[in-house]
Formats: sequence, structure tokens, C-alpha cells
Amino acid sequence: MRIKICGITQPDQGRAIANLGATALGFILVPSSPRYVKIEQINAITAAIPDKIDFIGVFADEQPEIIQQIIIKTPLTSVQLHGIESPEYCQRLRQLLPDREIIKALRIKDRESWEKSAIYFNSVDTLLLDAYHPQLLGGTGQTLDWQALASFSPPLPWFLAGGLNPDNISEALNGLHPDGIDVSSGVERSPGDKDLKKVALLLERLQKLSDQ
Ligand SMILES: O=C(O)c1ccccc1NCC(=O)[C@H](O)[C@H](O)COP(=O)(O)O
Repeated sequence: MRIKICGITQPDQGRAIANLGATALGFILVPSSPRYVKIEQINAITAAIPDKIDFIGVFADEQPEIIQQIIIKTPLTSVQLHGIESPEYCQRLRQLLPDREIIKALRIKDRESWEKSAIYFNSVDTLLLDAYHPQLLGGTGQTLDWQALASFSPPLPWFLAGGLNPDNISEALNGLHPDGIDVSSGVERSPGDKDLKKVALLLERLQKLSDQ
């Protein structure tokens, strides 16, 4: 399973989280976020990581050409779209970035919101289901109704996100089969400051689940 720890802001924490076994680090490129990082910070953090893992840039309703410019200047392997980007927008980005993974995040309010994910099946590589919050785009700590997602089975890979932490990961994954999980505030001391003990505990519990 892919394990993405999102909202990395510090090189030592990025390196430690990669060493603990995360398969992806997420960088927030949404200026209003308390976890926002500049290109120089992304480059400093990724330079300290020798392992081959995914580096995912998170954007919200950014101009495709600006994303393309950022991709040229960083080692980002994937682009996560966390706003209200349309399938047409995703296709335009796909033309600009043919060799990068495009992940569409959907903020799920109810069953209807995840049923609507079908409109993205032909325009992105991966889906990410996050919790809905009326004011915030992401990193909210709000959870999804996991049981209601039991029949979610899209024809492309998907991440489960939204309020996951070491204490609820077993319950969240009970009956669900996402291709990856995405965790931010559930392994933090404060926004952007990761708690390495919590990251280690999360990874330990995921390992136990996969051994069962
Ligand atoms: O994390 C942010 O601050 C953020 C801000 C604006 C857009 C997206 C953002 N985060 C996106 C993520 O991928 C988070 O990992 C995801 O929302 C889950 O967060 P959490 O519920 O805290 O685990």
C-alpha cells in the first residue's frame, strides 16, 4: 500500500519519515495553508532523501502553466489537485505534464460526492478521497464515513485521506481496500511540524494490518 505523509516542511523530518518507510511525501503549494512551502524548501527537503519515493505537490485551482513551471524546477513526481478542478482542466494538465502522475482529490460530503468521481476516470491517474470542510480545503483532521465507502471501487487507484491517525487507522481500513492512505494532521504536533513518534506508530500499525 502507498503511504503518503503530507504537509512536510522540514528537511530532517522529511528524511526521517522516508527512512521510517513512507512511500510518498506531500508538499503543500497552496499559499493560504499553514503548511505552505516554497520551491526552494521542496528542493532542500527532497535533496536530503536518497530513497526513490514519490514527491507529491498539492495545488488548488492553480493555473496549469504555473504548475508546469514548478514541476520543471522541482523533483515532484506527482501533482495532487485539491480544488474544484474540472475533468477538462485535468486533461489540459495531462497534456502539459504527460509523464507526471495526476491525482484528483475529492472532498466528500455524502454518497453523491463520491459517485461523481466517475467524471474523472478518464482524465487522471489516481483519485484521493478527503473529508469535506466548509472553510478549509485540506489538512482538516475531519474523517469520512468509512462504512459508507465500502462499495467504492473505482477502476483506477485511490487514496483514502481525511483525519487518519495511528489510533483510527485499523478501524478506517476495516472493509476498505484503498491503494494508498494519506495522512497529515493526525501525525503532527502543529501544522507542518510532524511528530515522528506518531508517524512511526502509524507505520507499525499498518505493517501489522498487512501481516494479518
Ligand atoms: O494540508 C493542508 O494544509 C492543505 C491545504 C490546502 C489544500 C490541501 C491541503 N492538504 C491536502 C492533503 O493531502 C492532506 O493530507 C489531506 O487533506 C488530509 O489531511 P488530514 O485530514 O489532516 O490528514
